[in-house]
Amino acid sequence: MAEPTESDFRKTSGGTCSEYFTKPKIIRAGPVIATVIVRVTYGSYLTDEDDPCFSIPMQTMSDFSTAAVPGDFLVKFFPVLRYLPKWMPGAGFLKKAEEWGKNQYDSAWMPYKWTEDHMSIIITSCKRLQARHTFLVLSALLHERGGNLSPNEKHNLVWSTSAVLGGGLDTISNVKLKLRSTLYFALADRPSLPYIRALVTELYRWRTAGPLGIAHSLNKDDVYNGFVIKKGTIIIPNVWHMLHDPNTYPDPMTFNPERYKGLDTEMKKVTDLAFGFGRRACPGYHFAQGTIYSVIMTTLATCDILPPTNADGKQYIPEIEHSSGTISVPSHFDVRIKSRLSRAQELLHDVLSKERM
Ligand code: HEM
Repeated sequence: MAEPTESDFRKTSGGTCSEYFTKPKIIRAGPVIATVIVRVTYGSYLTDEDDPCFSIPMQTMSDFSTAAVPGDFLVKFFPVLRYLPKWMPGAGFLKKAEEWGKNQYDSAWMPYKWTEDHMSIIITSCKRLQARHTFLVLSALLHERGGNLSPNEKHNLVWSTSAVLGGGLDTISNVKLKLRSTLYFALADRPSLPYIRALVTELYRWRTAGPLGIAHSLNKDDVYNGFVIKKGTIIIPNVWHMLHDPNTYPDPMTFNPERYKGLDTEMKKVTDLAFGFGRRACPGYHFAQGTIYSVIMTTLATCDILPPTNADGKQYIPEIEHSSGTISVPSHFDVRIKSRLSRAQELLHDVLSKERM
């Protein structure tokens, strides 16, 4: 059997890159939508063959964020538009879809091909934990099978690891503490740190990573609050409102971990919304939680987080803006992070100098 091609992929995959996942109708509405959506997640080409982790451009994530907004491309609602000739005025989206689809295809296969060629190298140089994780998963599986995978197995592996990689890039960086560190605390401490659990929960609630979730469509008729909602109706969940309803979360724009009163049942109400619903809910939930907890616990245990200072040396609290789009990401803001322990300082310098190399 020949290696699957881009057009095979377009036939089989309607949505978020892995055919393991079932697809909502809105995303299945046509190959053009698929290519627009799939252009998305995981970056395009290698700029440096020896270090593929550097080559996963965040630009691609931001394009996903734009492309996945329901209603931004008319073709999502009128799939027949995909048959327009490319030269026709107004059909620029076809060119875009083609380009995005190709990028997506190439970038999904890139980690696999790179891993196949570099099986003997332990990947320690990857900047992003997500990227490192992906390459390690790929190499472990390839190693286990002695490099022998059927084309179909390869295809599945490529798209599912690529989904894991992309799913965690912008979402995790939304959680704002971007400090990377090798000094990870044991996650075993988590049960005894209710305030940290509340703090992380408040981060999810306060500036929701996916303010309008992901659009889905009903697979059967439903009734909600006396309204009949027909099968096929597109549903856009207003997660932002649910997490900022003043009746549930008084003074919703104030960052206040104490609002949960240390109750995990209350915190779960937030994560049940922030990570999506039903069978398409985020499969990276535990991975995300583990990563975010580790970074936050490590940072708090070793560093002071201080407001920036202005030209007069006075401290101020910066305004934090967020991008719009499917995934909302904070823009740059200043903060001072001072390590309290000399050992932590050494480790941080070590990590940062490696990253600059
Ligand atoms: C703070 C971190 C994260 C947040 C807030 C988040 C949130 C979400 C949300 C809201 C969805 C859409 C669910 C729906 O359709 O209703 C989703 C889907 C998804 N997430 Fe995450 N996510 C995070 C981290 C991750 C990580 C770390 C991974 C991978 C390791 C990941 C992988 C995925 C995948 C593959 C999907 C698509 C699932 C599908 O369509 O069936 N996510 N995520």
